[in-house]
Amino acid sequence: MNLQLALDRLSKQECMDILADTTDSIDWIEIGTGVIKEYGMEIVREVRAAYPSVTIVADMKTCDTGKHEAAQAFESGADITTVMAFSADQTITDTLKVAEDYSGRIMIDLLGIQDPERMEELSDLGVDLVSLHFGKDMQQTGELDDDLFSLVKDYPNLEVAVAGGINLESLPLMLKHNPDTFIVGSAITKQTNRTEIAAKMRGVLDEYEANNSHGRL
Ligand SMILES: O=C(CO)[C@H](O)[C@H](O)COP(=O)(O)O
Repeated sequence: MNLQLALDRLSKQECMDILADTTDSIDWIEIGTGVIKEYGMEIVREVRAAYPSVTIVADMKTCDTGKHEAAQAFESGADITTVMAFSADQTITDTLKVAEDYSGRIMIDLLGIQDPERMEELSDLGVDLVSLHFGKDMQQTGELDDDLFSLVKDYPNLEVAVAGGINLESLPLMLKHNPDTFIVGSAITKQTNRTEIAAKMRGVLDEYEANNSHGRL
């Protein structure tokens, strides 16, 4: 199980400081959409230079001009770039092709998707990595519910990440669905004891993995 640290609503210096404090516990670094909007692709290049062998996810949240934006992300050093599930099929197929050319991956962000038919279409398009996502603004009036996993239940071969206000308390509920990747932002990045929290989360994931070998529920 991967722990993906989402760097959102932070300055460049804060991103670098947080990474220095937490990289021992995390697997994937996500450079958040807002951070990319603030600093451009340069921040992806800088994180890549500082962490040459860690998997970097550029949270581009691409929804159009897929070829161009996917190439931007991979050229800058990202291993994975995100594309919104509601995008045109052409956008999805274009980004998948670019990912193949760069030996990268596309993570399809399922934010707002409820229709099982869209899941079928995405699967037919060749999507192999998705994120179940309860958005930051949605978190103001609700919380991540593990019902979200019903979207992916018929796709055992899909690699699944889950995001949306996950913290040490909500981790156990999500764990039983055995996702491949937990995306965690604020519960680590906005805490003064972030090193300790990241290490605790890592410990919870490692312990779960050691004691459970079943696939996704
Ligand atoms: O993509 C995002 C927001 O759109 C965040 O990266 C994701 O929601 C994780 O952050 P948090 O744990 O703070 O919700």
